Amino acid sequence: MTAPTTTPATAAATPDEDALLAHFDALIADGETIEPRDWMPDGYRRMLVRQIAQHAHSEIIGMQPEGAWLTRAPSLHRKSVLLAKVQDEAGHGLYLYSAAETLGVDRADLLDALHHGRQRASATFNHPALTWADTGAIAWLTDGAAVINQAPLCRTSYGPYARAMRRVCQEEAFHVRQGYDLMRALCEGTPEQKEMAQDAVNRWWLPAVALMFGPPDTEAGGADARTAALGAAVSRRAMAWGIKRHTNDELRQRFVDTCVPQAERLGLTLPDPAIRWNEERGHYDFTPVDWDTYRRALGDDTHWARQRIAHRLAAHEDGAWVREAAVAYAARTDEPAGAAA
Ligand SMILES: CC(C)(COP(=O)(O)OP(=O)(O)OC[C@H]1O[C@@H](n2cnc3c(N)ncnc32)[C@H](O)[C@@H]1OP(=O)(O)O)[C@@H](O)C(=O)NCCC(=O)NCCSC(=O)Cc1ccccc1
Repeated sequence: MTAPTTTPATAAATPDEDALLAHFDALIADGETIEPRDWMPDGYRRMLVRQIAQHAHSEIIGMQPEGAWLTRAPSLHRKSVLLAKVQDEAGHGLYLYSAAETLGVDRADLLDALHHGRQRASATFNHPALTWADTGAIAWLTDGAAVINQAPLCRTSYGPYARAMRRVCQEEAFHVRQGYDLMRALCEGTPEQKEMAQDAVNRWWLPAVALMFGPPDTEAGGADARTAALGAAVSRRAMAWGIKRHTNDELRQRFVDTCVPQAERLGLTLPDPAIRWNEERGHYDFTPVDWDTYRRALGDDTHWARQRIAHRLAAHEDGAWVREAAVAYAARTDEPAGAAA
């Protein structure tokens, strides 16, 4: 939806800013989307750039744990499925970087921020995929969490982000099914294969349940108190602007409620002794993801966290010639460089 007046990303406040803000608020209240040429508050733009960039970074860094198994898949069929899945994640990164660019930022700057620690990817991927079963656990649990977290983002208030999310979620839903199918094959296989599946679930449950949904909604104590208060304020703002539609803990509960019956069907145990059906609440209880649990799951400043960025940086540098060739090609044709890159 286009506002009556448009302003560039960096426009200074003007006398009619109040009218523009009122129009923006009315669009949000009516559930209309905000489009790139619409006027928007700077804070809204900044919040979107931060979330979309972190999301894009997570998609491309998230290729690494499963990507490590591409050369070791147990059959040609599984290999082609995994290859398509990992390629999809690269594509999601591209949709998201494109969505971020509509907000006036440059993809190269976002990548530079990732490479040099000014922005981050989800710490979910700061964990290793130790066996083939990890590829199934990642797709079942992590992509499963992604669908639950991202389905509401299909109705997020910023148009390009919402449209990217619709495509991403459709593809993620396939990923979850192939992950579940892989886990089922292992669970119906030999005792060793089933044990391998359980072991992978033991490794990936906490990163999925904690990190894919962000920090807890609850209060934090000690050194985290300020972060928690700031985070809660940011979350409230994100909800008021229609960027987020649910709190982190609401979505986390939805994830647990989805996974428990699936794990039961597979004959696997989710590694949380507190999981049990709560008749009164109509939900499964589970160990709350408090700040200690969250910090433990982050895996920041570990070998794997450093390895993910080092690997990404090496791939980026190795690919410099491709970007240069695309720019040279575009200079000789009418085609924009980004389309060929
Ligand atoms: C849920 C959350 C990611 C974070 O919740 P919020 O309430 O917005 O938290 P808030 O930002 O207030 O946090 C405060 C500070 O903590 C940081 N931080 C927080 N969480 C993390 C973390 N996990 N890891 C590391 N850092 C984290 C955060 O940057 C901030 O620090 P800053 O102040 O910037 O320095 C939210 O942004 C969202 O829904 N994003 C959209 C979806 C999306 O991005 N999904 C990603 C996965 S997509 C995928 O995986 C697909 C796939 C599947 C399988 C295989 C391959 C690929």
